[in-house]
Amino acid sequence: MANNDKANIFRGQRHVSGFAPSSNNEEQAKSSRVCPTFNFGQVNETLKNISNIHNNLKSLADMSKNNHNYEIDHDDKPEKFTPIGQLSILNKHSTLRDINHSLIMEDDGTNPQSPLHSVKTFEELKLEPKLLNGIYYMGFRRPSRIQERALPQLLAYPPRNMIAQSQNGTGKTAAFSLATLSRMDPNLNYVQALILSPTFELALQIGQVIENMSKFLPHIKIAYAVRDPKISKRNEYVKGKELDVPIVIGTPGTVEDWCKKLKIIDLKKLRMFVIDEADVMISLPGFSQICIDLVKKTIGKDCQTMLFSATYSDEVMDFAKRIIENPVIFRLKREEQSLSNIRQFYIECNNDEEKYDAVKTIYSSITIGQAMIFCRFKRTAHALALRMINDKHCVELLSSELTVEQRAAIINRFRTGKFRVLVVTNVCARGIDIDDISLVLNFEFPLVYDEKKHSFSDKPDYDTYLHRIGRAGRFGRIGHTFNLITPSEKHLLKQVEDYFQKPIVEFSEKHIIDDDELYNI
Ligand SMILES: Nc1ncnc2c1ncn2[C@@H]1O[C@H](COP(=O)(O)OP(=O)(O)OP(=O)(O)O)[C@@H](O)[C@H]1O
Repeated sequence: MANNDKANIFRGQRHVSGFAPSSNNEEQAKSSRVCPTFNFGQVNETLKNISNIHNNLKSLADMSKNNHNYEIDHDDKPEKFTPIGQLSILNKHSTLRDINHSLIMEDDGTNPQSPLHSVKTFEELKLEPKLLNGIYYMGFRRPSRIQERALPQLLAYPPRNMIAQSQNGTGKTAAFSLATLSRMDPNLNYVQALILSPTFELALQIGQVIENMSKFLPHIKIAYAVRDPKISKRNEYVKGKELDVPIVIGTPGTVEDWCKKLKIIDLKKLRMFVIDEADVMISLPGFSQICIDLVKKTIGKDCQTMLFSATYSDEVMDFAKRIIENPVIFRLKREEQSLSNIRQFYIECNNDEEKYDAVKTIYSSITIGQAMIFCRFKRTAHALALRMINDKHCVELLSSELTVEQRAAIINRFRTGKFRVLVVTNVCARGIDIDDISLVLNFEFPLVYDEKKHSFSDKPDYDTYLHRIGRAGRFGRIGHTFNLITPSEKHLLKQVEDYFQKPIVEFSEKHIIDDDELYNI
């Protein structure tokens, strides 16, 4: 694209209501600019030097090295942003039409091809009335396709094991939560269901869903097996004495400790065993052996095992089929995996400075909704967040070196709308469910990590791409993805397009409208 064209891309001139650079937003930015780990106000000067930032990250990483939670962000040497370039490709006062309307539902499930389409109602799924009330309390009206298909199988007798795949944000968590709750016996005072998740953020989020769903089921209690002293304390366990809560949700390492060392869960008594994000759980070193051991110990006629994810490679699926006894399998074709309610764009940027200009402009354009910006490296995420904060944008950073408690607090503030933009590494690529996320920005494209070479390869990481973009466009809403790519990375886009058979188009003038047109919509 010629430079002049780039300069013309964002051409709306007047502000619409809620436009980001207002004084209101500045105030908001100031009030939430305090990060729990880094006091940006105090150390502002020092942190201008990126290598100092890196040192800071290192010490934080040391502090939290006992945190066994799933993390797939990789770091290497510190790297500076290039000096501010001549070219500012993007004009600040832009109005991105779709983004401003992105809380609108794109897919309401009426199209029979939609993953949200179902021919049944929740009543027809024969759920317990109190559970049905919980679902209506959550605002669900009809099941999605995965719920409609999976629930009758999961609730049947004898119980069937399941390996299920469904697109991001189409109700998998709700499906296995409903199945789990349906099978909990109020007369038993030990752990009946175990749910494994790759990160503690996801574990807490699943717990939230189950708590809401079981609002009218007072016997339902949840214990969280995660490495957070505050959360663990709430569980009040005594070594060797079985926990008397029906549901445990946790990350693999802590769950293993609870079973083997503390002996507070008797795996033989389990009725439900769920592995969420099952593909990473059974393929990632560190997790896989724990998950396989747990499957082997729990599998039997009384324990129903369920594996859920939006992505499964062929190898992982084959392996899953071998370890799960006689499962019902729901699998998507590759071209079905990527959702059409998520619009995918790219903006070509020659360097990080141009990428930063693009980020700023897009940030200024979000009048409704929230955004996640993904980086491959912790150092990039940190430098980007810091720079945006210094430029008075209302942004926070989440990456794996933060403590469990800090990460939970950041997600909580984001969920409650305290700030608009979250800069993250892959640690947040999966599962996080926040309705208002309308935009995902790939500041750095996801690439496959080469474990042997200890560096990223030149191959797109398709699954991570899909999970990242799936943070927007939840349950049929319109979502947007912007890929900021350098000319040498363009081939990656082509590969992703071919793989999922969905276009990724260059962002251009036709995607912008002027304010006058906006008022006429
Ligand atoms: N039947 C339904 N009706 C309305 N909303 C629903 C229904 N089922 C789920 N949802 C909502 O849709 C959103 C996405 O659901 P959920 O988190 O279960 O998706 P998921 O498939 O597990 O996503 P991911 O693959 O990203 O983990 C949630 O906010 C959830 O509350």
